[in-house]
Amino acid sequence: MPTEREAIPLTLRLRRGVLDAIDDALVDLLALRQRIVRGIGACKRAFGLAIRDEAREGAVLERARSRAQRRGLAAEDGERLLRAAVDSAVELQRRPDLDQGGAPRLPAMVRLPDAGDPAMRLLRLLPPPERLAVPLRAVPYAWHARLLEAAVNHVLAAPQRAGKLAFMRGRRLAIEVTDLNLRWVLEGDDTRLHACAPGTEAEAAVRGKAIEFLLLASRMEDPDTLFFQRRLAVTGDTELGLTARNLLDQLPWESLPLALRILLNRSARFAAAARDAYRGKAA
Ligand SMILES: O=C(O)C(=O)C[C@]1(C(=O)O)C=C[C@@H](O)C=C1
Repeated sequence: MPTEREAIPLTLRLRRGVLDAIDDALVDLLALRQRIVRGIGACKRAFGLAIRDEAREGAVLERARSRAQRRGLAAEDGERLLRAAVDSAVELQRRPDLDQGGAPRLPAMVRLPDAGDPAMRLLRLLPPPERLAVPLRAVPYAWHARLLEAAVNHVLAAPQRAGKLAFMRGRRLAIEVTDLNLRWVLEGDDTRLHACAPGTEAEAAVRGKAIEFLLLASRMEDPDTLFFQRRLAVTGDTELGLTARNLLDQLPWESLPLALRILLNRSARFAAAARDAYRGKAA
């Protein structure tokens, strides 16, 4: 007789694992929202303002409706989600002493490293990314270039079929990972992108640290934020760079194999924790 675990197909278990990670992120975000809401409540009390602001609530719900629609959801689903968040915000502001299970903790991505945390102590032993550049350089260029070429063409398969890659035909775009000292140049033809020989000149470049590319590929940060905060930058031919940037914004990351998405997500979380730990040590 199979155990319950064996009876559930692997593909279902993997999907549930991803769902668990998404649910965790939703709860983390709600905790972060409540933390901000608590501060707004304190401001309102200090200025003698009413807790409830119906005009603002209307605007919050309207944003949720239109964002949901832009993401292909029903507007009502977006509104329901925010309605629940706003209701608990009002409850918290009315009863600021409400025990919400101890000190609010920020999600891992935003939390500052806690010096006593044993995981942080271990992570601090890791070398910073710049020091990984030396061993990485020992990996033959052809290997990582081939890997990048395969990954990029996989993600770009749908935009390519829709003709959205025409702008890359005969053009050369560099990807530069500054802290790892890695640089690839991709050139487009009629069907796909090819990695050029090392040292090839490019017309434009997308550059940034390894972690920012990882956050982008794992979809833990959206391209808009990364470019707006200049954690990723476009240099050279502005038109080519900006078209590439816009394409990044629309990439169907959900078309990546599930296992790869899980791997990217875990790696990005790990790298962000290691970065925070290292910053904690440097401070
Ligand atoms: O923006 C405020 O004033 C808040 O207190 C936040 C918030 C919300 O959760 O978005 C909560 C209560 C108000 O009625 C309006 C909005």
